[in-house]
Amino acid sequence: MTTLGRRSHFGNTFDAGIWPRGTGCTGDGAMSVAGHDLRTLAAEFGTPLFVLDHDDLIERCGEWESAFASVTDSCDIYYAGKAFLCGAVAQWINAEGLGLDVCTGGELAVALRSGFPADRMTFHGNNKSVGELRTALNSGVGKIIVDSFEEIERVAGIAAEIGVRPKIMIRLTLGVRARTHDAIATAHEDQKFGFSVADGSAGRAVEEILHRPDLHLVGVHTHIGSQIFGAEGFMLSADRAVNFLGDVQRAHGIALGELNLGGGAGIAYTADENPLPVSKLAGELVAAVTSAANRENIPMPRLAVEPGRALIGPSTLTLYEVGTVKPVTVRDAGGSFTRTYVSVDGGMSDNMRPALYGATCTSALVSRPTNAPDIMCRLVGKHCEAGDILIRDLMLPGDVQAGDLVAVAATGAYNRSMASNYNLVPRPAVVAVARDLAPRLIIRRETLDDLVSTDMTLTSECEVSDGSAVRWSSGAGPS
Ligand SMILES: Cc1ncc(COP(=O)(O)O)c(C=O)c1O
Ligand SMILES: N[C@@H](CCCC[NH3+])C(=O)O
Repeated sequence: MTTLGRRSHFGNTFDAGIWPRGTGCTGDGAMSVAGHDLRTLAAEFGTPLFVLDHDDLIERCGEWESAFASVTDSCDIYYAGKAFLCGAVAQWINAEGLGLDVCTGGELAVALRSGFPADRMTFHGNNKSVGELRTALNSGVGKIIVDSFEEIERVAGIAAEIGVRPKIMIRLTLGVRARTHDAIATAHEDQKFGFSVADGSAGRAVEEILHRPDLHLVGVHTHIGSQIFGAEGFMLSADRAVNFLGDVQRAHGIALGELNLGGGAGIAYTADENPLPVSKLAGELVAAVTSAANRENIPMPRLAVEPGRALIGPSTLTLYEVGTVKPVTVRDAGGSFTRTYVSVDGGMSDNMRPALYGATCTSALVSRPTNAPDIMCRLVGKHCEAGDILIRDLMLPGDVQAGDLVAVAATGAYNRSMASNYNLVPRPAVVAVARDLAPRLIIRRETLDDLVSTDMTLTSECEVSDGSAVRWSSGAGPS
């Protein structure tokens, strides 16, 4: 893409399906999303800034719905809120008719406050507290996915106490090792989630639940991990889960009617990553479950899937301002070369995936065109960690300088939702954009007041230390 003889730095990456679908180029060579110039968004809302392309998210929801609807008439799509949840996203997902998977009291509270119907939610988590479970049961959450024997006992106790009979699913561990980073693979034996089928825990969980009149066992759940490209792991897991349903039917004479296959579909963070089209994934999953159900001689269960990243990840980019550009001479066995460290005004606090998983992503200069030849850069944040690296090796135009805007693509999932206040930085704002509409701030930027609001010495309601050396000034100790 060229402008007045100069090229935009990002035009050649549009086709790779990495940037939000509404991404375009302004007349003078800057990046826009849904017609909104990123320079204008940066000026109005500040940086770092998450820019969410609303229509991209909604289109992907529709694609998942129609992909599954075209191969089965009994599949529910739950958006996995852990990827990114706020009031606006919950309302949009609700309006699309999807369900919602929540896994903490916090996610549940945001969803309930947004008006999301509790009966279209599933509640996950390997250590839900009594308080969280009580809120879930009191508000009528659709299904509780139990993950431990303690939890079965807790849910049964709370259900009896408040007089409800919640629908229960059992999270299975099926010995499937997903091909992804170890920290986000979740169905092999040696990790914290689920009841193992192999060691008999899952079978005992079925018995435990069936013996409790306060609980209504409706099915099983599997989730093999996240950022997975092939269908094989999902199919193997589906096959084993159906085998387990067959075992339950043979042992107890009951057909559990629901099978939730979890989330995990991968997205492209770089041009060489090729996610499975959802139409293919849907076809293969439904075929695998159908043939396994026939083999086990059980009725075809109602299916559910829980995509998080695949729906929201590609919809969003993070916009940063460059603060410093520092060429560093690197000496190694082969001689020496220059690596240019480009520091931006965020970093591992708004995107911890590179530091946590060695994840990589795509970035570009988005505020102006240039003809400068690319140079080898490292995109780094502003935190006090040498490992605060957003992109280890990337090419940026050789004239990149302080004040330029760079964007990092595909940051909609597990970026703002995993953001921290490390080094006491305020967490960034999220602005949603759509064509022909004014930008909508859906999460405001945190302020310094937000940061001190939990600090009991600095809040205005509290006594401010007089600086004396005593441990603190008053208050009687234990008598
Ligand atoms: C139970 C469950 N469902 C769904 C998801 C969503 O995963 P993803 O965002 O990879 O689709 C996760 C996260 O891995 C999960 O733990
Ligand atoms: N946080 C992980 C995914 C975990 C999914 C939740 N079980 C990531 O960024 O890839």
